[in-house]
Amino acid sequence: MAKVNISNMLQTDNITMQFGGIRAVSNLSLNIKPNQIVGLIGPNGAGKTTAFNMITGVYKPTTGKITFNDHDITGLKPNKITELGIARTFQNIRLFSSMSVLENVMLSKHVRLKATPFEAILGLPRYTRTRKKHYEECMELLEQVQLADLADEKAISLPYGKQRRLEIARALATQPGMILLDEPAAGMNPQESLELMEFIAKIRDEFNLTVLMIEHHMEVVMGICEHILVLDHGETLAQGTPEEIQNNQKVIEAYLGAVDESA
Ligand SMILES: Nc1ncnc2c1ncn2[C@@H]1O[C@H](COP(=O)(O)OP(=O)(O)OP(=O)(O)O)[C@@H](O)[C@H]1O
Repeated sequence: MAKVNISNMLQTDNITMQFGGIRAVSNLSLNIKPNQIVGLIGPNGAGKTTAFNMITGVYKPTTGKITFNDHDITGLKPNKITELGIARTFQNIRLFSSMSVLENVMLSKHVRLKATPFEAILGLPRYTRTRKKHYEECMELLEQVQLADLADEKAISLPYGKQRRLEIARALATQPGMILLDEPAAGMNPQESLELMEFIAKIRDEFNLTVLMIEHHMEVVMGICEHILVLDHGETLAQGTPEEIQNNQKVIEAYLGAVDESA
């Protein structure tokens, strides 16, 4: 098995996910350095979401190893992986739609709350202090993602682009070192996609984040990612810089040509 390279924040060594007769991901090896923005692309059914599910603990890889910040996280439970600093968003927005914007973020940030349930029930001073700090930190986070003026609005009442941003804010509330974004630009028009790109670059810098994103909008992927990995039928077709990927004949034939036509 490959040696862990400590300059990598996330390293997957030949991870494979087998569902009965279907090999959804085959021997995926991905090395991501701190603060990089990395794109995971490929046609429908290529295995992208399955790769996310292995990294975030939804599935235990059939074989292979995943290392995050020197920890072997292979097969750990999702909540443990969140605690270690990996957060994610989903292809279909998952918010508590009838709760307010602020409540959505506060619930997510609970992962980092220091008070015990016992202190909370009795309303002990440490809990009261913790709750005040918790509220202030969540409001500050909403300021940073430009949603503070909507803090009391129900999540469902937000326009689509802002719901996406709230979902990212919920992920940020867990104080991750790395964030996995599953098709953040899905359903967005070109202007919204452009704003999203600027937003992702801004949060990467402000929150000192490493980003791994699945995306079909090629202008987003090519515009923001420093490294791209292309999956096809679970196999790694290519990896490299945006320029290398755009000029890779295998990728053009299997994927990029088709995407450009449908765009
Ligand atoms: N839980 C599961 N059980 C059985 N097969 C699965 C499971 N999850 C995914 N698959 C299969 O694995 C393959 C890869 O699916 P996956 O959702 O990872 O692809 P994807 O690249 O994310 O696709 P899309 O771009 O459409 O979201 C598909 O053939 C899919 O049907």
